[in-house]
Amino acid sequence: MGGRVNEDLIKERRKCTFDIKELTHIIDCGEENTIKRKQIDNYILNIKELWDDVPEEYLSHKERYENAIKKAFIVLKVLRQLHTGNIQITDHRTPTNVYSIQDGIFRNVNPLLIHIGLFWSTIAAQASTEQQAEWLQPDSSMIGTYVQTELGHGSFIRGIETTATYDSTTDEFILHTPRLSAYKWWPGGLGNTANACLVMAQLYINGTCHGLHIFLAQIRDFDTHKPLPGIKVGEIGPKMGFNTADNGFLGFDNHRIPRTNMLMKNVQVLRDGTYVKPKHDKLTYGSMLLTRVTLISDLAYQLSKAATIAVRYSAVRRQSPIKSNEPERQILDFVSQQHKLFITIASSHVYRVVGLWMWNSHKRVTADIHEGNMGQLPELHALACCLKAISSRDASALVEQCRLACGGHGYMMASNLPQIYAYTTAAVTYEGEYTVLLLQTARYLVKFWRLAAEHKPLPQNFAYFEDYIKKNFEQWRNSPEGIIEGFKAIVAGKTKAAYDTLQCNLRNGREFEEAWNMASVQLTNASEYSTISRNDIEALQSRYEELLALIRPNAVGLVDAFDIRDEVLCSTLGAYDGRVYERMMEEASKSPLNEDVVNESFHKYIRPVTMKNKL
Ligand SMILES: CCCCCCCC/C=C\CCCCCCC/C=C/C(=O)SCCNC(=O)CCNC(=O)[C@H](O)C(C)(C)COP(=O)(O)OP(=O)(O)OC[C@H]1O[C@@H](n2cnc3c(N)ncnc32)[C@H](O)[C@@H]1OP(=O)(O)O
Ligand SMILES: Cc1cc2nc3c(=O)[nH]c(=O)nc-3n(C[C@H](O)[C@H](O)[C@H](O)COP(=O)(O)OP(=O)(O)OC[C@H]3O[C@@H](n4cnc5c(N)ncnc54)[C@H](O)[C@@H]3O)c2cc1C
Repeated sequence: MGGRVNEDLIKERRKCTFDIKELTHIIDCGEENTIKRKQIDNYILNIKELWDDVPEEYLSHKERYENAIKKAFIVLKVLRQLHTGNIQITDHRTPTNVYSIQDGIFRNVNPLLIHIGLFWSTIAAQASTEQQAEWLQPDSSMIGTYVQTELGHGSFIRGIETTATYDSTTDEFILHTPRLSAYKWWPGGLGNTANACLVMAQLYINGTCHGLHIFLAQIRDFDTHKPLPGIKVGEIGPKMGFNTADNGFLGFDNHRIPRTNMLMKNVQVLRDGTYVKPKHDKLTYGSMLLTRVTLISDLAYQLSKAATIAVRYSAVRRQSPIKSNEPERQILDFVSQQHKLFITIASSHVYRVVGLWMWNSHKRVTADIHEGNMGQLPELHALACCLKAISSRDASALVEQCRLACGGHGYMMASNLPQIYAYTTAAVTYEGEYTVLLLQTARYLVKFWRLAAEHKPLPQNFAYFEDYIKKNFEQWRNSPEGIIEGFKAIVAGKTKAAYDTLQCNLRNGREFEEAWNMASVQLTNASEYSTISRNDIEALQSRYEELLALIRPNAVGLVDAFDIRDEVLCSTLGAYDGRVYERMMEEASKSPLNEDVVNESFHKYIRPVTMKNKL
């Protein structure tokens, strides 16, 4: 769409007091990465076959999937070319960089998301060298997915019921679904797309259960794509979002796979049925850990999209004068609006930085694990659980806040905010449900509190527990260091309160698990335990308001620095030129309900009623 840039946005950009490009380079971790990212954007976004004439929302569930699959294989080809270096753009700071522009292409989810994001990465991390050499061929016929959750069990994975029983006479595992609740349910790409999967099942050898292990199973014929004998597979139906991801169900009826199809890097079953234990029994859960880490950066990116849309719209939208004799103001001038939006910008930066830090920590800990050192795994797991939980919960709440900040127009699908919300809120549940993950972190904290309470030596990271017990915390100071001290006091105070409740429940004769359950609300909620006073809160509040005013002239610059292209934002409200109303009218004209001047239902249903007595 041609035309001038909205005057208010031009003025906003003139007001900006910092170098927008410099911030973009910081976000990309260097100018070189910005250049590479833009090359990828240009390359992929210029592929004409990836763009639709009919907006996604007007397609049926089936048409959406078919359209998405067409695009997914174009994108897959490009990704393969990128990886093999046939397109000369490589080396990115996190995987999300390469994949983020797909949001614009699919306006939903790439049906090959799990194939690329979880299937290949799990093989790369958990299969033996020989298995990798066989399965990770660039021209492989396999389209895979990650099959863990069952109809009856998602969070409590030790309760998974699918079995893999070793048959030493044939050197095979027999995969079996014993009952309805054991049907696999949810895996993305399973419904129609995948012909193979990594399946999590309870391993049985000679009647002994060795717990959960991962197996590669072919489920559809590579040529005809028909389900193999003994496989019952299908799609689970429409969802709040993720409607192009063909999430599926899967049942096995004594389906046989070779013994060598168990992922054997960390754990082995030998030909004679000997079980060789892993060095750490949670290494099988490694893919969940990696995805939780990756998600933090992705959620930061979703926040930057929502903030870009809502801030640009708030600069263009004028509603109500502040003083009655003045013209209507940009809604961005209302301090309450600034509060809604600037927090979203700030949170995007916070989770971007933390996501990158976690990505690097994961790399470091994985290298250690490779050398046989498992020492850092529990801390990484506790951090990943907590950060995945709060980043997804914050992101979905803030995306919704941005949508509401756009008033009625935020409710339009063409604003793209409802789709960003549906995508973001799913992350609160998948890859470990919010409360369940917080309880994992609580379990870790309580362990160290117990050491502190018993005056046993603590690792340096937990020295602040001891400080709290000895009341060594300094008086609150309004500074970054003061805020960190305040948070330490909150964590210590909250952990203490939860621990005390736990102990009290135990003293009253409860079993540990029951006592834990009774303390679980305390274990997941944070409250104010710091030395902060009422006066400090007032000072913080007024500093916050000052900061909102300081940020105001730079708001548009700050979101421009995210440098997200219009094709990716897909929003009538958030485009760079700010031609909001023109774009809204253009999108409305695409509605099939505008195709006929008089819809045929008028003749069928309305006219016979309204004209009844006049015919
Ligand atoms: C197109 C290309 C895409 C490419 C991707 C690029 C990036 C794009 C970015 C993002 C997009 C991502 C989109 C993803 C799409 C959706 C995919 C969704 C997939 C799924 O949902 S898969 C299924 C996930 N399921 C879960 O997460 C289940 C949650 N439950 C659990 O994890 C566990 O059951 C548990 C941790 C809650 C409990 O486990 P368990 O009962 O066995 O253990 P406990 O007895 O409680 O604890 C025992 C002990 O183990 C420790 N522990 C537990 N887990 C781990 C771990 N993972 N690692 C290390 N240690 C672990 C636990 O702390 C205990 O320790 P202690 O005994 O206390 O010492
Ligand atoms: C969009 C989407 C995509 C998905 N993709 C995949 C996929 O590709 N592969 C795959 O295998 N799975 C996938 N899943 C499944 C997902 O991993 C599970 O839904 C998730 O792990 C939560 O499990 P659940 O549904 O069984 O919830 P439940 O565990 O039944 O949770 C229901 C409620 O019970 C509470 N609860 C449960 N246990 C406890 C506890 N111990 N203490 C306190 N409260 C508890 C929870 O907090 C929650 O409030 C996907 C899910 C979604 C929504």
